[in-house]
Amino acid sequence: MTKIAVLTSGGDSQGMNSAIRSVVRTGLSNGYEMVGIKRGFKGLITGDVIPLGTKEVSDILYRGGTFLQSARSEEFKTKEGQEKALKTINEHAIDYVVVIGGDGSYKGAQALKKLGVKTYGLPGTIDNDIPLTDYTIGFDTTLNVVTDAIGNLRDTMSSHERVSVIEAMGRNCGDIALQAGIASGVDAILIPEIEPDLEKIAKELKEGFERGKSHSIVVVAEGAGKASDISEQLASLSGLDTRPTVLGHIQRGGTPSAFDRVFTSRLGHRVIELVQADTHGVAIGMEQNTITHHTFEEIFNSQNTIDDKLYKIFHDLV
Ligand SMILES: Nc1ncnc2c1ncn2[C@@H]1O[C@H](COP(=O)(O)OP(=O)(O)O)[C@@H](O)[C@H]1O
Ligand SMILES: O=P(O)(O)OC[C@H]1O[C@](O)(COP(=O)(O)O)[C@@H](O)[C@@H]1O
Repeated sequence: MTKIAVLTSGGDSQGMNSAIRSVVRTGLSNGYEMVGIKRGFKGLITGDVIPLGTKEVSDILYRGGTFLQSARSEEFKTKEGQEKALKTINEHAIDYVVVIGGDGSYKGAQALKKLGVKTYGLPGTIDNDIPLTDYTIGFDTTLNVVTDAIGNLRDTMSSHERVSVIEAMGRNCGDIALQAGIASGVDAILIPEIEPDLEKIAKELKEGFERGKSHSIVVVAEGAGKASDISEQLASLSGLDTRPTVLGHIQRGGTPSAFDRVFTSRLGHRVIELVQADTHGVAIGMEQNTITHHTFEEIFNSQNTIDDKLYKIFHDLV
């Protein structure tokens, strides 16, 4: 019987459980044997393989994190590590490996592909930094978490007439900061894709308070700088009372949004359709509300860019 393995790798993201459930349940419905690998590529090296039936994936649809657990494995980046992983795949007679993770994990999937393994990638990262997909798994949920957190900070900043400088995750991608910033109606957004003008921002913040504003919010994508540094610089340039907040890993938790649950159900379902067609070596995503797939090479050769229109919309709405 054809055997399909699923693993989650890199930073976890809300919706990974839902993606696993979709791959497993669709696979079982179509007569495939399903297994899970614990702790990503690390578990592939150590042979941590568990059988997955329909019961094993019940009650996980609405849970954040990943019940298969995730890890970053330096060993897997080496030839020796990859050969150990291949040994596990062969010993367990695994025919296909589904990797749910970010761009690093896609490189891992590509490495397996080069060893002759039939692989798939699902875009599991909150960062929304994977090319050729409009969304990544967990990004929508994270936007809601960050938007809620900004709302909480707004309350206390308003009471104390302060400027809140909030650091959002995203590695080198400004999407979380930009979209949560728009959703929260903040005063300034700093993203790595666009050089910030701190003097201009400080001047605008000062003018806002002079007009009678009781608070201001600045969102900084982690790739654009540290909240503590930006907060200090804005305080010294504007004379305003600023407070930095690093939202940190709180952004990766929480029950996945309805969007992320539906999105991941669609992605997982497509994996099995591709298995049936024996099309592999591809990453699956969504473009213009259509589920699409591209080879890993196409993904690596494409650039993830910030949505300039959204950035303009933000500026026109401030
Ligand atoms: N160039 C690579 N070759 C092989 N495996 C890789 C490579 N880059 C990353 N990986 C594997 O993928 C894991 C997850 O990658 P990482 O960049 O940490 O997270 P993400 O997948 O979320 O981007 C790494 O710990 C490593 O095991
Ligand atoms: O949890 P860690 O290992 O500290 O990593 C933090 C990083 O992981 C993320 O949350 C998600 O990134 P990846 O999905 O690429 O791993 C980044 O936004 C952040 O920079």
